[in-house]
Amino acid sequence: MRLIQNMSTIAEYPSAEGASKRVIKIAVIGSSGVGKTALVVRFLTKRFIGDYERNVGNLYNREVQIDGEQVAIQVQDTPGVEVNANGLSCTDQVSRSIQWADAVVMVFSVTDCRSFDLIGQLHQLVTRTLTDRSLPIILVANKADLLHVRHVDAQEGPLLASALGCSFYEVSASEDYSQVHSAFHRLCIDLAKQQPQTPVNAASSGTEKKRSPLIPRPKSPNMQDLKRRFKQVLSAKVRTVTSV
Ligand SMILES: Nc1nc2c(ncn2[C@@H]2O[C@H](COP(=O)(O)OP(=O)(O)OP(=O)(O)O)[C@@H](O)[C@H]2O)c(=O)[nH]1
Repeated sequence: MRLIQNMSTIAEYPSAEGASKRVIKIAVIGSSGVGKTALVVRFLTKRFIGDYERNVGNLYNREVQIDGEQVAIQVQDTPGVEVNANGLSCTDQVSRSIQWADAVVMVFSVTDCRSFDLIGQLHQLVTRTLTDRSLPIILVANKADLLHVRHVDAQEGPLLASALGCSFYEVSASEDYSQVHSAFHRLCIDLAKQQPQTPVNAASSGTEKKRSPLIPRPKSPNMQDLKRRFKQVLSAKVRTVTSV
C-alpha cells in the first residue's frame, strides 16, 4: 500500500482553547482486494487512487469537520482476511484492530461473492473479540460502478446488514466520493455524540489548572495596607483643601 503524502500523523490533538480534540478510531475489515484502502483514502483525502500494493495494516490520521467541530479521525486499514485450511487468516492482527477501535467498517465487493460470504464470519470475529462491550458496525458494499461484473445482488447486502443489526451503504470508491463520505461521516457523527470531550489540561498536560474567575485571588496584606494608607493621605489632603 502506498503512503499518502499529505496525511498527517498526529500523536496529540490539543486545541487552542486547551481542550483536547475528539479522537475517533475506526477499523476497516474485509477480504483482500475489496477496496478497503481505496475507501479509506477516498474518505480522508477525497481522492481515488486505483493502484495500491497489498495492505499489511496501516494507520491513517486526519482531522475532519464533524458538525462544525474539528475531530481527529484515526482509521486502521487491516490486511485482507481470507479463508484457508485453518479458518480465517490474519485474525490476530484484525482482532487487535477491533479491540482498539470505537467502530468497525466491514467491507465486501459486489463483484466478489466470497467477500460477501465472509461477512458473517467477520461479524462473529468482532463479537467474539469484544466480549465486554459492543460498538457501532457498518456494512459497506464497494465497487458498485462495476455493473457488468456484479455478482452480489443489490438486495443481499441490505438483508444481511439488517440480520446483523448494522447500517448498510452501497458505494463506489472510484466513482462517487459523496457515497463514501456519507457512510463514514454518519458513523463519525454517531461516535462523536457518544464520546465526551476531555479537557487536555486536566487529563494530560501536567500544567497547573487555570484558576476559576469566581474564586477571588487572595490579596497581599502589604498591598491592602498600602491602599488604606494611600486613601488616608488623599482624604487628609481633601480635608485640608476644603478647610482653606
Ligand atoms: N472499479 C472499482 N475499482 C475499485 C474500487 N475500489 C477499489 N477498486 C480497485 O480494487 C483494487 C483493490 O483495492 P484496494 O483498496 O487495494 O483493496 P484492499 O481491500 O485494500 O486490498 P488488500 O490490500 O489486498 O487488503 C484496486 O485495483 C482498486 O483500484 C471501486 O469502487 N471501483
